[in-house]
Amino acid sequence: MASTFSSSSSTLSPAFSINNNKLLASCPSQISFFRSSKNFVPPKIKLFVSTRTRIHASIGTTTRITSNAEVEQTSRSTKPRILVSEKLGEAGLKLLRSFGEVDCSYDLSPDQLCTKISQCDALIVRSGTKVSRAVFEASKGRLKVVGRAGVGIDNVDLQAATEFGCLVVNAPTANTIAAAEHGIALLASMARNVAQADASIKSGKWLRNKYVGVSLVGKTLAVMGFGKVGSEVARRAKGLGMNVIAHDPYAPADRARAAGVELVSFDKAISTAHFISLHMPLTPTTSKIFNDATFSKMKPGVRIINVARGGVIDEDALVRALDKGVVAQAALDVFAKEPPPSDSKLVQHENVTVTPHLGASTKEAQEGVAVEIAEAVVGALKGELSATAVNAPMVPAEVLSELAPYVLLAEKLGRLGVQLVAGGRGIKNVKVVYRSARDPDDLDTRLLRAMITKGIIEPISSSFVNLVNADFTAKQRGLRISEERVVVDSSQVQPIDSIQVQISNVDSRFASGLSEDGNITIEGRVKYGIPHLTQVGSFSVDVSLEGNVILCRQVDQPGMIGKVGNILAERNVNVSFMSVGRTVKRNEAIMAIGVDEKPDKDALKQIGEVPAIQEFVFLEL
Ligand SMILES: NC(=O)c1ccc[n+]([C@@H]2O[C@H](COP(=O)([O-])OP(=O)(O)OC[C@H]3O[C@@H](n4cnc5c(N)ncnc54)[C@H](O)[C@@H]3O)[C@@H](O)[C@H]2O)c1
Ligand SMILES: O=C(O)[C@H](O)COP(=O)(O)O
Repeated sequence: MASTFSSSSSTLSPAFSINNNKLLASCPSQISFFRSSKNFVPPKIKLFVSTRTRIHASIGTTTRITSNAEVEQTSRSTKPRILVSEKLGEAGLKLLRSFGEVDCSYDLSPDQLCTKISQCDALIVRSGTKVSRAVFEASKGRLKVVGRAGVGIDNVDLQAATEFGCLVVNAPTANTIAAAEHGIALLASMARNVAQADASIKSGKWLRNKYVGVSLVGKTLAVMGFGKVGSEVARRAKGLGMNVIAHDPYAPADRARAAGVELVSFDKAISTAHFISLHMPLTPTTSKIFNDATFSKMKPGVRIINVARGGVIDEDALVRALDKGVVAQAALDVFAKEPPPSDSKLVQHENVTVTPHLGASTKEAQEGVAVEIAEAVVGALKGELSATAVNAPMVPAEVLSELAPYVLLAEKLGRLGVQLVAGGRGIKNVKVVYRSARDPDDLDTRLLRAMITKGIIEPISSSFVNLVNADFTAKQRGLRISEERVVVDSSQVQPIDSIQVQISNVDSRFASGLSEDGNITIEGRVKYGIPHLTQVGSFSVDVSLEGNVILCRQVDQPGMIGKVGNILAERNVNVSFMSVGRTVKRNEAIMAIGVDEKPDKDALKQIGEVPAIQEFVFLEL
C-alpha cells in the first residue's frame, strides 16, 4: 500500500510517498532531493515570477518570461527532457521515451552541449562527451542527473556535479564481460600479430617468417586492478593456461585466492610478468603510473594490454620503451586523448595494435548498458536514490522506506531551529543527537543529516540543498554538523526515538528556545508516522509538524488557550494542534500551536499584546 506524507505550507515543501519500498519524492516534491534550483517550477504549480530570473525551467516545460507578468509557454509537456549525447542501445531509449522527452543529439561541440543543457533535466553520455564544470554552469541548476552509460566517469567533473547538486549515476556492470573479452582478444591477437599480418596480406604480402608469435601457455600475466573486468580477464587467462598474478591495493586477498590468483606488490607484478594487462581506473594516483621509471623495472620483452584508460600510461614513455625493446608489444584500446592524433607515434608504431575504444562495444553490452543507465536515470528523475550513484550515498530501499517520516522530521527540525536564531553571530556549530534503541551501527543517518542541513541552510540562503550536495554546502558555509547517537532502552521497532537539534553560540529570537546550556534546542519524534515537535528549550511540548507553528511563552494561568485561539479563529486560521508545556505549575509555560494557515500581521500583533504572553514567535515549516 502506498502512504503519502505531505506538507501544505509552501510550494517548495517536500511530499514523499512510499511505494514498493521506495521512498519517492514525487512532483512537486522532486524538489526535496533533486530540486534543481530555487527557481524550479514544479508542474501544475503556481508560477512565481521573479524580476531577476529570465528563464524558469520546470520539468519538460520551457517557460520564457518576456516581461515580469507575461509568461510564454513554449511547451505544454510536463515530461522531463533527457539529452542523449552518444549512441545508446534501443532498449534503453525506449525506456527513456516512456518517461520523458528524449533528444538524441550526437557529436555536439562543447558550446552546443552547453546551449542545449539549459533545457534538460538529464544528460546521458558514454566516454566521448566531456561533462565539464562549464556544462553544469550552463545548466543553471536544471540538470538533475548525469547518466554515464558505462563504467568510467573520468569524463564527468564530479566535483562540479556535486557542487551543483546534480546526481551522477553510472552503469557499472553491463559491459564488464565485453571489456574482459576485448582484453583477451587483444592479448591473443597481439601475441600472434594478427592485426599486422592482416594488414600485410591485404597489401599484397605473404610474410610467414616475419609474424612468428609467442605462446601464452605457461606465461605469467599480471592483472593490474583486480576489479570487475580484471578478475574476469584473470579467469579467462587461467583457462588459456597462463599463470596469473594481480596487483590491486584495495582488492580482498581471499577473493583473489579463491580465483587462484596471487595478489602481489606493484613492483613484483611488473617485474615478473611476461604480459601486463591494465584494469584500474584513471585517478590522480594511477595517472601515468606506467612511465619511464616503471617501464625500466619490467622484464625486457614484456607485452602490455590496456583496455582501462589511456591516461594510466605516459604514452611518450611507452614509445621510448617500445623503441628500446623493453616493451616488445602493446595492444591498446584506450588513449590519453581520444581519438588520438593521426600522426601519433604510438598509434603508428609497428609493434602496437590499436582499437578505437571498443572494449564495451558488443551488441549485448550496449543493450545492457543502455537499459541499466535508463533505469538509473529515470529512477533519479522520479526522486529515488540510485543504487549506482557515484556522488551520493547509496541508501538501500528498505532503509529509505523505514526512515521516510524521520526524513521529514529532520528537515522540519532544521527549518524550525534556524528560524529561532536571532542572527548576528552566524551559525557555525550544529549538533544532532539521535536517540535510538538500535545499535549505532544499525542506524544510517546520512540522509537525516542531509535533510537537517537542507532545513537549516535553505531558509537563510539562495543555495539549494539535496542529498548530493548537503555536506559540501555545509562545509562551504563553515557550518559544522556533528552527530551523536545515544542508545536508549526502548523498543527497537522504531528506528529512532527522537532527534534533537542543538545550535550553539547563537542568540535566539525566542529566549525559551535556549536550553540550560545556552544552545537553541529543539527535539522531535515521529508519532503514528507523523513528525511531532516534542521539546523546545527546556520545555516539553507536543505539536504535529504539519503546518506552521506559533510558540508562546506565557504566565501559566487559565484562559490563555482561549484568548489566542479566538484571535486565530477571527481570522479563519485553523488550529491543527495545541499543547502547553511548563516547568513549574502556575509559573511559566510554553504554548505550541500548530496552524494550517499563516496568520496575518495584525493577528500576530494581537497575540503579542495578550498581557500574559511574554514572548512569541511564528515559525514557517
Ligand atoms: N575499454 C573499455 O571500453 C572499457 C570497458 C569497461 C571498463 N573499462 C575501464 O576498465 C577499468 C576497470 O573497470 P572495472 O569495471 O573493472 O572497475 P572496478 O572498479 O570494478 O575495478 C577497478 C579496480 O582497480 C583497483 N585499483 C584502484 N586503484 C588501483 C591502483 N592504483 N593499482 C591497482 N589497482 C587499483 C580497484 O581497487 C578496483 O578493484 C576502468 O578504468 C574502466 O573505465 C574500459
Ligand atoms: O568505462 C567504460 O564503461 C568503457 O570505457 C566504455 O566506454 P564507452 O561507453 O564510451 O564505450
